Amino acid sequence: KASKVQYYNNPMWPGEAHSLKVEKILYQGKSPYQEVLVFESTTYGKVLVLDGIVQLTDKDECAYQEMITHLPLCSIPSPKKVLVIGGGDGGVLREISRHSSVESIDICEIDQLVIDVCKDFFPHLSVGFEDPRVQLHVGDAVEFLRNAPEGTYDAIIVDSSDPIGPAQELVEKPFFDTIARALRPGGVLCNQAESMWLHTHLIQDMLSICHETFKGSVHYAWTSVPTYPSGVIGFLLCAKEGPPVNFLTPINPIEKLEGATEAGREIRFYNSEMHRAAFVLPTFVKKELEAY
Ligand SMILES: NCCCN[C@H]1CC[C@H](N)CC1
Repeated sequence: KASKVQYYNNPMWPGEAHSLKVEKILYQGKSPYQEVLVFESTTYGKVLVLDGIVQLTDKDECAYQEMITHLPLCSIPSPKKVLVIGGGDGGVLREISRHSSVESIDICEIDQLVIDVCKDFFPHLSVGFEDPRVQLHVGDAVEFLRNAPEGTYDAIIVDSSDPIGPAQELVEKPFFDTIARALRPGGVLCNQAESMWLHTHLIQDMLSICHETFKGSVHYAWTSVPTYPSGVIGFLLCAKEGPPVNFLTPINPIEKLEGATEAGREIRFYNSEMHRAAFVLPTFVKKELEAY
């Protein structure tokens, strides 16, 4: 009961709750940053919950992890150096490892407990940490990026939780400035960008910041994730000024990715048509975002 009341009061979705039946609690703990819960659900497999918010489920994690990774990486010719902010479950690392052009993958995750718990309960996500190209940095991403040399990365993926916990400062302008500085000219950012049904103002704020900070193209994309509030999640695709980037038409053929099964899993959601479709917006969203 108590957790339900707490959930209704989440400022990210006031008066709204999405519940899954708990068949069995597998892990419950608390890190210096957040409460961590893993449980077996009835039809979505295992579920990871941070501070009462569903982060991923076995059944639908592929949609989020594949789209947040392949939308940016399939938009530039040959990504070599990639940085992941957050993503401690390892799912984005698993997807990046499908790109043979990538030579090094930095990941900066603030919470070691998330990494440890996912290694125990979500091996098909934490398999991403086994890639020899991966360098793990446990700490604050703002600090990490401040120390990153200018023009280092071809792509930066911000796989963050909601901006009401440790991820609060990952939607503020100073953070985007450090991202822009760390990208090479024509480098790309893909940011988790919430729901077009629930977070118009947050998306408008992020769009304004990104148009100011990234002089290349900026686009909002979205996909279906049934266990996220409102059943969809958005992504903000930004290109730093330099060689032009066309996010709308993938240039890395999907065939190159599908064969890569060393990640331990076949691609289950992303394809070139879904890539193009992700940038097609409903009329109300176009109207709400066009001025930003
Ligand atoms: N790497 C797991 C996904 C983290 N992304 C967020 C989870 C919580 C959602 N409300 C928004 C996306």
